[in-house]
Amino acid sequence: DIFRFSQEKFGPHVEIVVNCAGILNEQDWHLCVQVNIVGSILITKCAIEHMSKAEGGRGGCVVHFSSVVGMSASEYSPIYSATKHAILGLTRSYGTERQFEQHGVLFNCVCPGAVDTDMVSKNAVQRTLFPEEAVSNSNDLMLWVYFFFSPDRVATVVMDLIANDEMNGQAMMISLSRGVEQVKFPQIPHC
Ligand SMILES: NC(=O)C1=CN([C@@H]2O[C@H](COP(=O)(O)OP(=O)(O)OC[C@H]3O[C@@H](n4cnc5c(N)ncnc54)[C@H](O)[C@@H]3O)[C@@H](O)[C@H]2O)C=CC1
Ligand SMILES: CCCCC/C=C\C=C\C(=O)C/C=C\C/C=C\CCCC(=O)O
Repeated sequence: DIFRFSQEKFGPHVEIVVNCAGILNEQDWHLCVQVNIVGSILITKCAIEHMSKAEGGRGGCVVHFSSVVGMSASEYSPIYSATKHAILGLTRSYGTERQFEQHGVLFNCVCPGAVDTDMVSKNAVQRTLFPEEAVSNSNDLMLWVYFFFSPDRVATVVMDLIANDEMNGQAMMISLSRGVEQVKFPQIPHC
């Protein structure tokens, strides 16, 4: 497992976890749910097990990967979008004060727009998000087809989150229209 590998290579105390693994697969949606949601829950559980101050760990931080479609509807990839909403919920709930008091681990996530990676090249070709007719019928969509963030830009935001020990339960959106922005959520009393 990845935690054991890290301990053997870098030493016993894991303090930073970046959970970037994810897939976009609307056809094999069970797999999409398994990798994106179940995978993120497993990483969260393992992180707490290894990092929790209550368990002899040093605390630390976890950065999950949601998406802009983890905060907004996606017409073309609803299952993927739902899994990214789940990752946002997981981040916010483990990033509450009560959880932090118990474990001493900070949880935040990034919500990027389209990033220039294999995921985009595969899905842009397959038109999972943008079927051929949608692309040819919309000037607005063409903007997305030709604009991608670099992975380095996203990595910089992840590094900033790791360096920040004040932020917990927060989402950093990286979007074409608004740049890098901390998402403001409505304040709803806890039930
Ligand atoms: N590329 C994009 O436009 C955007 C990507 N994201 C998210 O960023 C993250 C990274 O995606 P990309 O680099 O773009 O995709 P990618 O397809 O280029 O890379 C995904 C990585 O996840 C790994 N992975 C997949 N299933 C796994 C599993 N079961 N166990 C361990 N590793 C596994 C793959 O080996 C690969 O290295 C994902 O969570 C994705 O949902 C979020 C917003 C936009
Ligand atoms: C032409 C861009 C295709 C990108 C598809 C691949 C991966 C996307 C991963 C995401 O997490 C989504 C990121 C950005 C999507 C941009 C706009 C989505 C709006 C359209 C929609 O889904 O309804």
